[in-house]
Amino acid sequence: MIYTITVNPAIDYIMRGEALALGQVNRLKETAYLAGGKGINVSQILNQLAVGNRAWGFLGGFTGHFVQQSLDAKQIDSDFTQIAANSRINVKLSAGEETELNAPGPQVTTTEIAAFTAKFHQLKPGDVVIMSGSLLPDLPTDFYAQLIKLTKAQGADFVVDTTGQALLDTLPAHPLVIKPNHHELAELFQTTFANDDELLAHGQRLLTAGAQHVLISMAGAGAYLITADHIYHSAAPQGAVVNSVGAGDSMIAGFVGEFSQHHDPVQAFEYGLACGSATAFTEDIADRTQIEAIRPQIKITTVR
Ligand SMILES: Nc1ncnc2c1ncn2[C@@H]1O[C@H](COP(=O)(O)OP(=O)(O)OP(=O)(O)O)[C@@H](O)[C@H]1O
Ligand SMILES: O=P(O)(O)OC[C@@]1(O)O[C@H](CO)[C@@H](O)[C@@H]1O
Repeated sequence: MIYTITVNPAIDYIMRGEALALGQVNRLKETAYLAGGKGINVSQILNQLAVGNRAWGFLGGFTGHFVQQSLDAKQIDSDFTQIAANSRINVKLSAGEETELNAPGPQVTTTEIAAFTAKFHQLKPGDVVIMSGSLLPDLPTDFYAQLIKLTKAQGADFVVDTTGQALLDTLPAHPLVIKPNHHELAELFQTTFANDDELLAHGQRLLTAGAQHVLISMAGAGAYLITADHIYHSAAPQGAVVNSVGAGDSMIAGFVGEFSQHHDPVQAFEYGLACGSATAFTEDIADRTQIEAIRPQIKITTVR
């Protein structure tokens, strides 16, 4: 079973217009409300791939109620810890370019936190826990590190979608996969890459430091997968980007979902790319038909 963790879910309020003028009244053309949060997006893709998963995290108030209803309508198995405060609303503005306004998230009490962490005793060897997204302001900065300890104590695998020092800190515990994009990889080492060899050398260092697989995504420029034995590359599928929110989450979901079924990293890479791009090419998180339509476009080559 895969468990997705979204400690800070949101209603993603999508607003579309032609242009945005700061400091003025802007009348937008279209709006949509979507259940959001990185782990929830991962669960949506896993459901589309028919991979068993359950979504955990904190949900509260009228916004939490909306998110729960959306999950139920999509038949996403979930067991969120109820909190007294309202889950957040994130504004996703598409007006010429994409602008995201992400709220900090609600308050959470120590009792609510304890109810959430108690769930980790249910984990079993073979399970994978995918932890994604920002922490709530009341949670300690090492909260994911605490969850990793609980996960490992049960013999389960984990993935944390994070960046910077927080990502480096996870490596000694051997995450199943990490997925920095090429900008995040450069920031990790406070450098810039003159060419792909330099990029791959830095990706390789993350593998040496403990990651089981390193996925380096480069949006429309394709992606690399580094494993203990090989490095693989693929160009990105071609298509018109409609809403790239959730593309990275979808890539992780595709990779981990497929890997958990067949333990073939190349096949998992193919699904990661297909899911990431299918989501970039659609308004919401992609569905199975869109993912399968893109898969034949993906040509993976072995770099070495
Ligand atoms: N312009 C694009 N064309 C094709 N595929 C894309 C495009 N942008 C994103 N993707 C797909 O989504 C994957 C992840 O995108 P990206 O490298 O931007 O990750 P990310 O920065 O984690 O994404 P985000 O934060 O936007 O969710 C890519 O590897 C690719 O498969
Ligand atoms: O503020 P966080 O937790 O870092 O990111 C939250 C978020 O931007 O991530 C998802 C896209 O990846 C959206 O559904 C959601 O609004």
